[in-house]
Amino acid sequence: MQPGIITYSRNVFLPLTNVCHNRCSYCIFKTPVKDGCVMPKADVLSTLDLGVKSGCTEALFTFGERPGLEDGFLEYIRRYGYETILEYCYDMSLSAIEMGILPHTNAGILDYNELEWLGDVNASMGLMLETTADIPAHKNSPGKKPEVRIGMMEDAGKLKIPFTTGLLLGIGETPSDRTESLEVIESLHKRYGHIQEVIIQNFCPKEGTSMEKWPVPAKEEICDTINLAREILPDDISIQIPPNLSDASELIECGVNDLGGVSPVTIDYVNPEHPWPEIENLKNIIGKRRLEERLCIYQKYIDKGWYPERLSGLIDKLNKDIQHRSYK
Ligand SMILES: O=c1nc2n(C[C@H](O)[C@H](O)[C@H](O)CO)c3cc(O)ccc3cc-2c(=O)[nH]1
Ligand SMILES: C[C@H]1O[C@@H](n2cnc3c(N)ncnc32)[C@H](O)[C@@H]1O
Ligand code: MET
Ligand code: SF4
Repeated sequence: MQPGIITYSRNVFLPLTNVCHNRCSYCIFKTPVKDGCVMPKADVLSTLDLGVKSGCTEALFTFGERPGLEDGFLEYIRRYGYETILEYCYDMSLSAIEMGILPHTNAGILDYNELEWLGDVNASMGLMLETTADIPAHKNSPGKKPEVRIGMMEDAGKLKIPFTTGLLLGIGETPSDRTESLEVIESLHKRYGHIQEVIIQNFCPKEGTSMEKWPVPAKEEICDTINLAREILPDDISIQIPPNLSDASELIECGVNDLGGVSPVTIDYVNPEHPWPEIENLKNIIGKRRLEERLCIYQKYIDKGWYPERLSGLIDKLNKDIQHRSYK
């Protein structure tokens, strides 16, 4: 974190599948197995292409967790010539790299071997901790058990994968659960040094879910949590809020220094009712501070060489591209 500087990454969002083995009560992203439940290859490639042409540096592969455990899914993924969604993700990541955009995958829970294998085509990866509390919203989501999430973040640390995580606020956790969640992240980072950013994301109610009428977290609560994150987390971890989900200009005053992935091309498929601000308008949100574009892998990890060798040329090229843009 550098004082006075607010960073963001220019991305395209690729929801490879909406099928998911979890059933989080706040989520509208997940869908049943049905026609169209896997994003066609032609759409992935055209989105990547549009991304590259629009100056995006990050291909965000975010999709349902362990869709292969849902009845009938295998048939759909086989139509594309793959046995698992992760094989599809691997192959599309290779295409992304070839086209000139860096993969960042958040596929939910992966085991050590899956992480190691996918890590070889990713510049960084992510998984929201959400919360360390056992909450009713997660009672049908085996992958949201805190110990499972923490276990994967520990594996990512062992594998030296630059990592994004975060808290989802207002899903039934208490203020002390938020403290505990941030302390867990701090302790993981102390041991492995791999956490590059922590997202403080506010729950947004979705029509048709059981949490449709659930109250949203107040601005003060979000701000208090950002303050708490600043106290608990070391300075080298960025604190991110998504600028489409809350009044970012007020939250920046609370200690935020990153606006995450913003897309000039794709919508936020997790929160489709919240459009991204235009990149040009981000400057209005941040007041007197300076807006700086970044890659999905932070400079610190580039310097340490925490990326697969095959990405070395591309990281170098994109770093030059964004520096060039910032001096224009
Ligand atoms: O567009 C989005 N980006 C999301 N991102 C992407 C994030 O903003 C950027 O990919 C990172 O800042 C890397 O540049 C996530 C990344 C993670 O690893 C974990 C969770 C999220 C959540 C979202 C999200 O809901 N919408
Ligand atoms: C990709 C991330 O999106 C978040 N997510 C899922 N559903 C919602 C919602 N209704 N409001 C805000 N964030 C949500 C979760 O934190 C998930 O990990
Ligand atoms: N399903 C994964 C998770 O919740 C990826 C993000 S939500 C679409 O962790
Ligand atoms: S938030 Fe992620 S894990 Fe939970 S149901 Fe939605 S897609 Fe699945």
